[in-house]
Amino acid sequence: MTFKNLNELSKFYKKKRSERITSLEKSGFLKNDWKESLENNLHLSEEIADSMIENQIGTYQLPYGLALNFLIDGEDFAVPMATEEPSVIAAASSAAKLFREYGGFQTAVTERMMIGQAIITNVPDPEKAIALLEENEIDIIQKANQAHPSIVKRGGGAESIRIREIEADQEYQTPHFLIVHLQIETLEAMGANIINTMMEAILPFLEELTKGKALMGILSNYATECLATASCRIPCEALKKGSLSGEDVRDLIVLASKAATIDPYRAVTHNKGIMNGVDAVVLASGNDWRAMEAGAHAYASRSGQYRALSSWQAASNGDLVGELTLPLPVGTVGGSISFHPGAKMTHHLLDNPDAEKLESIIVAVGLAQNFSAIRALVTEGIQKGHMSLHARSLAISAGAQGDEIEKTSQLLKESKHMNLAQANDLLNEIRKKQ
Ligand SMILES: CC(C)(COP(=O)([O-])OP(=O)([O-])OC[C@H]1O[C@@H](n2cnc3c(N)ncnc32)[C@H](O)[C@@H]1OP(=O)([O-])[O-])[C@@H](O)C(=O)NCCC(=O)NCCSC(=O)C[C@@](C)(O)CC(=O)[O-]
Ligand SMILES: NC(=O)C1=CN([C@@H]2O[C@H](COP(=O)(O)OP(=O)(O)OC[C@H]3O[C@@H](n4cnc5c(N)ncnc54)[C@H](OP(=O)(O)O)[C@@H]3O)[C@@H](O)[C@H]2O)C=CC1
Repeated sequence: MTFKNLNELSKFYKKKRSERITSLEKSGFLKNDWKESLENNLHLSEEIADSMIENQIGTYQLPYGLALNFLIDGEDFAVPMATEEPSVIAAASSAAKLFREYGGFQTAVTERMMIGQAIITNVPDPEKAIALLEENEIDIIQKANQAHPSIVKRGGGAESIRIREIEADQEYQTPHFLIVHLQIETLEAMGANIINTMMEAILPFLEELTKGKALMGILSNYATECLATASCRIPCEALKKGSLSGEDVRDLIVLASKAATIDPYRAVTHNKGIMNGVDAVVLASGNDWRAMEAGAHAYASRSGQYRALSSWQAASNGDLVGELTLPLPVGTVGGSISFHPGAKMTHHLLDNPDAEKLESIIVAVGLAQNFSAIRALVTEGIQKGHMSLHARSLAISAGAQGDEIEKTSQLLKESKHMNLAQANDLLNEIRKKQ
């Protein structure tokens, strides 16, 4: 870990892009030989883009920014985020700034055990099949590992099996399913391709043992054995806002957390706020955000009802304490991580974290994001902070260019209605005066 000069990043958002890149270099987060890639806007070459997907006709860009002030497990981070939504990065930075005074974010990650599943139907004698599967666990694991020996050489691979049965269901007209889970350590990779290779390789053996028909072999994106937790704590005094006391704000945040625990309509929006942060870092780090999204929402439903992923509570000494847990099977290798210029930059700016540390960073950003959103909601409302940063997007949507963008957004912030019609009117007025 190299020393970081955080003073260089002060009022980062007030600087021009070129000045931000220089400050980032001076701060120690950006090494000199990486500067050019940022100056070139993380250009994705035609050749790479065309090799990544099918029928490629262009590259679809997103803004790439930094959430500042993060202190995670005692270490400073400037966290890259790729997002199209205004106010997300400001909100994450704002919460991180507040919490760093009180120790920042603490995290814990479970072992990174990924799950592959084989779904087997038409099993004539499930009891006998289960007994045989259990007896042959070592052989199943061996066959899986033979299909991808390189991960075993690296110290990972298939480790154990777990068997689940789902009984036939008349209402849904589903047959009996025998499901074999293979628990696989994929080390620094998310491991989708490693797991899928292993699962397909063991299907014939599973059919032989169960005398059933294998429907499929595939990883499960419900990564319940790859969980990351972030927690944070702040005294009430630090929460005072306008006429509201710190205790008032704390109690309102706790109540907002309870509402999102009990009401799925609120929980979905609450969790969307968390995913504002999570997705932006997952995307910036070259990871599979669909996988994280699907896993997070399934985890939010684990009790049988969709609930908030985070919780905010008053501690016995009166502090506000927040916690967030979600499955985060991210990788630092694999997919496009090693060649996508944006993903490479993210890993560089984060000091090349290993997969566990990347999980820690992402879950901490999710919790910070959630704090800012609910604090805004229960105090001044979301529109003040969000819409004032959204004003520029409205101005651009109305067709403002160059200086017009700043002028239109300033006037929008001062006007009663902040919407596209108003932005159009204001832009027309500005143009008439020119
Ligand atoms: C927007 C703020 C942070 C302003 O909040 P503020 O209190 O006016 O900010 P401030 O001017 O006091 O600045 C505090 C710090 O915030 C950061 N900051 C402040 N401004 C900027 C900026 N322009 N660019 C970058 N960083 C900024 C910056 O770190 C700054 O410290 P400084 O560097 O000045 O020492 C606040 O109003 C806020 O957090 N609002 C919430 C915004 C939000 O959550 N947006 C997400 C979109 S809404 C949504 O999709 C989800 C939602 C809300 O529905 C989820 C849910 O319902 O739970
Ligand atoms: N349902 C889903 O989520 C699905 C997702 N995907 C996609 O799969 C991709 C991710 O798959 P994934 O298997 O992670 O990536 P890769 O297929 O790229 O595999 C990762 C490779 O990284 C190499 N590697 C180097 N160092 C390490 C290390 N320390 N630990 C682990 N591996 C190492 C391994 O090489 P070696 O072979 O030499 O061991 C391994 O094969 C994503 O693009 C995702 O979108 C695909 C199918 C389904």
